[in-house]
Amino acid sequence: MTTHSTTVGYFPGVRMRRMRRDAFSRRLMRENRLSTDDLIQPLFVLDGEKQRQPVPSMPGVERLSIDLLLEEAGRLVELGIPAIALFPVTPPDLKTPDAREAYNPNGLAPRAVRAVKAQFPELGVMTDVALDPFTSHGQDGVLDDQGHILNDETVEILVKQTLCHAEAGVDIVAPSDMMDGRVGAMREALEAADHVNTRIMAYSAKYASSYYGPFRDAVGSAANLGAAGKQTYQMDPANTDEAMREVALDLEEGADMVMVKPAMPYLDIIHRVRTTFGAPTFAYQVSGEYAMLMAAAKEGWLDERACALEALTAMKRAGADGILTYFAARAAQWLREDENK
Ligand SMILES: NCC(=O)CCC(=O)O
Ligand SMILES: [Mg+2]
Repeated sequence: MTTHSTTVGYFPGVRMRRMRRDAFSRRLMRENRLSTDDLIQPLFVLDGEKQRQPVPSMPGVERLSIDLLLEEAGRLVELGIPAIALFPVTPPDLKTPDAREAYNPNGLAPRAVRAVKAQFPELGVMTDVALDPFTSHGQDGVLDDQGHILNDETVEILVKQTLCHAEAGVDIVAPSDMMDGRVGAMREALEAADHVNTRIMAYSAKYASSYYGPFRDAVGSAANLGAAGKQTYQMDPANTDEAMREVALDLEEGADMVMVKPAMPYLDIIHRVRTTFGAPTFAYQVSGEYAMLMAAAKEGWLDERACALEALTAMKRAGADGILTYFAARAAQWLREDENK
């Protein structure tokens, strides 16, 4: 029987700093690694041609018309980014209480999907399934007389939106609305319409977060929403077990991938989802997380590259298989530069 020396596991036999001393041994024991394969680039799409608008609260992010979106998509393919997520900026006159523009086959999202898939078939294209870019009141669902968001009526519209995007050739539909039962309804409709390979990435644990502000500026829904909140359908930031139930339901209903959103303030949720379910798990580093880093970087208070890569690596460490991030293109560029060093 072998017994270990009592000094094993103690200083000075154990010096944790030995392995950290040189780059080679730091590299050998590195447990998690961010790769370009992990990145999904969200993009804001505008109507018109040759339109490029910066988003003031998201430095480095621009809204693009479809012609310029295609140029950007080409750059992302060249960088090796596997997928993009498209967010249409709906002109105010097309927003209605019933969000009917959400399933217009000639709407901005399906047109953008068709254009990107025609030119870059290998690039994964994902669209949001939710009504907030299309409602005059900025909520993710249709309202009853008292202003409550109606669940089942909203799900019916989400199904129309899903089929509209699937017809356009989207690879992944991503319900971000947090209505109950929408994943099952979408999956059933996709199967029935022979879109059996359209993947669903469910925004399963989407929190009623205050970090979405810059995104609402970017898609122009902030003014519509006003002071109203989304607490009756998005989750309370105080909760964890509830997120587990949301994820379990979405997987049972046929989600291929689940998502936790936001990311950095919710690393514990990402970790618990990944370790509990073992399903493909995604994190959304949201607009407010991006804006915080960029604002501090602009002031010279933080190093943009170092902090962005650290944040993204932390999401991987927590268990994310992939990350939606406004840093995706820059991160891919930085990773490439590091490889070539
Ligand atoms: N459905 C997509 C989002 O709501 C994004 C939020 C953000 O980036 O703040
Ligand atoms: Mg749910």
